[in-house]
Amino acid sequence: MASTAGDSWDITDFIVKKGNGVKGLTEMELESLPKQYVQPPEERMDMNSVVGEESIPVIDMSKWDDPKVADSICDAAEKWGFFQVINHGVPIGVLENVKEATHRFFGLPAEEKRKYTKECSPTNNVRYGTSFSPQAERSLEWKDYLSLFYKSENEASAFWPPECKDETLEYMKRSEPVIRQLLEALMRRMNVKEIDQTKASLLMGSKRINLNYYPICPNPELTVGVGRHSDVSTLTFLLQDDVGGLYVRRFDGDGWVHVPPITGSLVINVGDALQIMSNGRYKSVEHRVVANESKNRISVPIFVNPSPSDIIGPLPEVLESGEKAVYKQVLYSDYVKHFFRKAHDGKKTVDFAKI
Ligand SMILES: COc1cc(/C=C/C(=O)SCCNC(=O)CCNC(=O)[C@H](O)C(C)(C)COP(=O)(O)OP(=O)(O)OC[C@H]2O[C@@H](n3cnc4c(N)ncnc43)[C@H](O)[C@@H]2OP(=O)(O)O)ccc1O
Ligand SMILES: O=C(O)CCC(=O)C(=O)O
Ligand SMILES: [Fe+2]
Repeated sequence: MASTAGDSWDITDFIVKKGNGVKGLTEMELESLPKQYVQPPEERMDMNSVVGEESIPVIDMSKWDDPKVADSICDAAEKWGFFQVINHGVPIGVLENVKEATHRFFGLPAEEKRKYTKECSPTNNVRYGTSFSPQAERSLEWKDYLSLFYKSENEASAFWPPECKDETLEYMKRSEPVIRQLLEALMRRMNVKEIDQTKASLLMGSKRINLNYYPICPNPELTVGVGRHSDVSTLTFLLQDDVGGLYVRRFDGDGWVHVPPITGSLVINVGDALQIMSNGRYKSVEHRVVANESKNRISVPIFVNPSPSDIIGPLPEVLESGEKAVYKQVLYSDYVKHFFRKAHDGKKTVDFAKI
């Protein structure tokens, strides 16, 4: 049964405005889920829709000179929109430090984390919050987050929280060669021979790193960690811990597959920007996160994006054979604002760019 304890005091004020987050709520030792978190039945994960026998590809990057490796990356991006990479070159120690730093940040007292809420943060590029878009959502998501938009080393040094600044910056730096390798392979199949300055901006002109914290949930079956959505990035590089709970829509649209945690791996997914630039050949696939009854979970996505001021649309190289464009040209920051101003709604964001 969902709790009605929230009727006597303003839970939303406590979680969102006062910056206590879901973590602050769980510290009050709730026995059941506050009604604000109860999702309509159609948005809860139906475990009967999970396809147990299948999973997204796991690709070993250690034999990069073998063209089959790049092929399997492009195949996975076309079919699943999701894959895991192992032996990618980012040292395990760097990944472990980011996970530790994430726990350190969320372990801070609420008054310290509150300094980074939308209302208090000294910059728009550092944002601590809860759920995805609490003003727009009918039911809240069981998740707190810290979102860091990378401008420069200096800006990050001045404004990013000291509890996680060095670790997240190092992770971003060490992941750059992998980002480039994957984008070069994906572009070759799209007839793009070289990533020049214009293409570099379109494909990886801005980066955002989120630290996600999903506290233990008293009734995970009634709520969501993250609701069904696709990312608005070019590519997302996700580091998850060993708890599990990320589910991806199966390639034929029928059912969901779990993304099993693999120590040292990174989960890569195509975002809407790459789906649009590839004119729909690479798939930005719906995914969601299920809350957990017995363990706190963390995940750390790096969103690799176009620059906010870029106009994105199908790449000329993709259309040169006469293929008809299915997406129009849109200003990337308009696309992102459209995404942030509504609740998660599956694959609907991409309609914004459809012809
Ligand atoms: C948080 O939980 C998430 C996040 C995600 C994210 C998936 C991605 O793919 S993120 C990659 C997004 N791309 C970029 O950030 C690069 C481009 N950035 C921009 O164009 C701009 O920085 C901007 C994001 C559009 C912000 O522009 P600005 O002019 O500064 O406008 P604002 O008024 O500040 O913001 C507009 C609107 O968005 C809300 N918002 C801004 N940043 C965040 C954030 N980090 N998290 C949540 N919401 C944010 C902001 O509140 C404004 O809404 P209002 O209603 O308040 O007007 C996937 C899944 C998740 O669960
Ligand atoms: O926590 C996860 O596994 C995925 C989170 C996610 O999809 C996102 O932040 O966009
Ligand atoms: Fe996502």
